[in-house]
Amino acid sequence: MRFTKMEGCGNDYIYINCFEEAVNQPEKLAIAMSERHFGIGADGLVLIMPSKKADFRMRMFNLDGSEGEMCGNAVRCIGKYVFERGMTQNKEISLETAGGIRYLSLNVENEIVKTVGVDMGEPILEADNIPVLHESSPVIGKKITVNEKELAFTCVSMGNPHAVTFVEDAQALPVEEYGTLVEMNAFFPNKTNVEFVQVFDKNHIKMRVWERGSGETLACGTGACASAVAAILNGFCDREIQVSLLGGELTIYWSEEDNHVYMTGPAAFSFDGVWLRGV
Ligand SMILES: N[C@@H](CCC[C@H](N)C(=O)O)C(=O)O
Repeated sequence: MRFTKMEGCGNDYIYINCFEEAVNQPEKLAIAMSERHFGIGADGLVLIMPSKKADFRMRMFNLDGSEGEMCGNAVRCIGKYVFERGMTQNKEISLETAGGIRYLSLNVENEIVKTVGVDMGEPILEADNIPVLHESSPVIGKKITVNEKELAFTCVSMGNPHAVTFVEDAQALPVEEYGTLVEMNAFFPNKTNVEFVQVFDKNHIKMRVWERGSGETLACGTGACASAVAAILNGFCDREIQVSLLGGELTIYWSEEDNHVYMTGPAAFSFDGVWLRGV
């Protein structure tokens, strides 16, 4: 089975072109391929598929085989993939995901996709729809105790669930220890992605992320959008925010006009290969 390794700000996935390849057990394949010693090594698996509702369809699977509804970094990588591999000549592309249809705008120079802008849709702030067990919405300052430390979370769904907490020093934080406890907390019926955010100024934050189903990754596109929305809701930031991640930079803009969140950032090919093992 042919595959392509790509990354967006260091959030690395294995991409399979399902116009050419058949994938029967994606959950098992995600676990086998993502494993860094016996597999290829990645944060998960992404399938590029035909769609009846949009130009293309994406399915994404985390390292542990669980399916995520949305993946911001993978959406940008798919834009680059389908354009540069000749699957479309369009620079405006629609993509069906389990979290809804997303709209991509490719910034192309000399037939190379330099950056991809994505209309990530409206953030979901109703507790029941995130989902998070909480009596009122929006969920701002929800207290969760992890290892005897009380953290306050703002909860946002970008098609997938996120819990964002603001910290003094993101670099010094035990992300693995706190992240796994919050991901599994009973407040989150579908588990959650967890973001630890340090505010530098009104237009610049740093984010580290513990991803549901994958652990700490170098970046998370939906997490960057959720963190920007949370920073704005808490009055820390203006509407346009640069998000510094361990693996790169994203620009997030939450529009007052249409309430949509717009993400812009890079996408890159790493290598092509052939998978010789089963699942
Ligand atoms: N890395 C992603 C999000 C991937 C899915 C997530 N772990 C989930 O289970 O919701 C991104 O760039 O958005």
